[in-house]
Amino acid sequence: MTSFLEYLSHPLFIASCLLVGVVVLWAATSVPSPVPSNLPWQGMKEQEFLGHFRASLRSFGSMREWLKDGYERYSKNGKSYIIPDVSGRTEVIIPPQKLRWLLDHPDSVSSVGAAHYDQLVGDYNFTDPYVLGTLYHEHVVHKSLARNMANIIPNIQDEVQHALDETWGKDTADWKDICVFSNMMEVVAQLSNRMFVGLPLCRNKDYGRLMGGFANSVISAVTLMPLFPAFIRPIVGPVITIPNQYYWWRVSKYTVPLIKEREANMARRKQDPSFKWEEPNDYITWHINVAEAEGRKKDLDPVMIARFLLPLNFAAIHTTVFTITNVFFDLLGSDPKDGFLEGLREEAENVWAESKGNWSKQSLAKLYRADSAIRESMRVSNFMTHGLLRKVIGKDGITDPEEGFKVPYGGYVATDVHSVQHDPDIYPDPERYDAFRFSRPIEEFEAKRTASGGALDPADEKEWLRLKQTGIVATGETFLPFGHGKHACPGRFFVSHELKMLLAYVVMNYDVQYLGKRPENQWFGQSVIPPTTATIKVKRRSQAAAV
Ligand code: HEM
Repeated sequence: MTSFLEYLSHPLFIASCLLVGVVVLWAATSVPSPVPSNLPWQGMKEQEFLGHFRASLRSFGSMREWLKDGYERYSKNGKSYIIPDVSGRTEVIIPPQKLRWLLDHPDSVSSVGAAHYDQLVGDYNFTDPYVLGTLYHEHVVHKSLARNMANIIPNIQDEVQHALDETWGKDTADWKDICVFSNMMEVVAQLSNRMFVGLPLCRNKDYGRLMGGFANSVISAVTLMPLFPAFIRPIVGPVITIPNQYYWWRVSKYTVPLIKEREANMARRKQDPSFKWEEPNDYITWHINVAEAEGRKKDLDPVMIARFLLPLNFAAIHTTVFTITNVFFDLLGSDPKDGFLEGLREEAENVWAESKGNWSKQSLAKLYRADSAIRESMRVSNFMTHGLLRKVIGKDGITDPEEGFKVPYGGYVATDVHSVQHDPDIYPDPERYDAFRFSRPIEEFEAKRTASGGALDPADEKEWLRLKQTGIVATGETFLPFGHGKHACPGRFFVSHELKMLLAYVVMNYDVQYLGKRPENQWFGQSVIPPTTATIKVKRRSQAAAV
């Protein structure tokens, strides 16, 4: 009897009971987010007991197959369908032709902010619900980043050199193994923070590690929260996000004093134009300027500005790390006979010499092959399979007159990015990484233009305009890694310059070995994650361009 009681009070038994209880509650209370009643479903089995719950769980392993089938059956024929997700969210997947319809709704009806708030657990993840509730950092980036791009290019060039020299080294004798994912976590955090907080903080390893830890805690909460039924989340949310609060507390020791000092210096400069101080061109300065011009008192509080740096780092770092990790593995996993690395090196060295060793918007725009190699990797190795997620917040819902469905208030709409970017009717041989897919026609066009002495007839002009729409930053119905429309990622202008400089630096200064076979990416529900432990072999070239 005693031993039975002991068994019942064993922590493992209690924990198992709690877990089973939570799962049962989740299953019993799990209801699909509101969806139109007249659209077909993917993944749901008719009359299945706890059907939505089980379909949500199945989506984790079946998303790839469901998307493929849904694209062939519905999207390719201009039709919409419904798909469950492991987060418990249920999405109406619209075909690419309907994106204009979705994007034409005002933000007060179909909202990207509300979708991200739910997806990223805005109530708890970013230390204060105000941060994702107002999204003031996004407003600042939209207003400031593109217009400051030309001026921050030299800073990023400097940071690329510093980060790669330090982590890849300058040894021209021996090959070095680099774990691409973890190295890029370090490098990209440094580059992004050169833009966010400037020198010297961007190079502070402890700060970089803390920001990385914060981002990982956000991902943990995003993964764990859907496991709990909605009514328990106010209790569980603050507990799960204790690590977020810890990282915030530590990171704020660096950022808050810096912001206070910046505000004081900017104020002093206003009072006294002779004050000798060089204003850093980074996010902190942009934020202060925009918030002052708009009279946003609360958003000028140094603690609040420091909080906004958290979602910015989150938005910038993992996305860019996944992207550049894929670029390396796609390039190095390609057939050496294609000569992609050598082609990139030839281009980078020519443009570098022409621009006398200083990158600018104009010279970076001439890196057609590098641009194409990155865009092609974003096409074939997209890590987000769904895109343009919107939450319907208009109380009357949104109605599609063509198919006659209505997504009710509280429903979600998205599109299948993966399948459209792998459609053979749009991209011939779609599973192949063809690094120069987009640059080849541009180079052919340039050659033709040179041969004709620069003269262009109207048809050529039109073709040139079309070709200009095939660069990294150009979004459209068939290229969606940055979204599309007015909420398309404003960071993409930075990313395109940053990654082109990084790739050019690598090919000009390092020999890198081809892999023979590309290590595979792994599907986890809606995400496709690049290899996180795979390594490459690099060696500093003795004829390096920058030393
Ligand atoms: C390769 C790297 C990146 C990828 C793939 C990426 C992708 C995306 C995507 C898919 C969206 C949502 C668009 C939509 O739903 O329509 C987005 C939004 C956003 N991204 Fe990025 N991003 C990247 C890097 C960055 C960087 C470096 C920054 C920082 C400056 C940034 C800042 C933002 C912001 C502020 C938004 C919200 C825009 C809005 O809702 O109006 N992103 N990004």
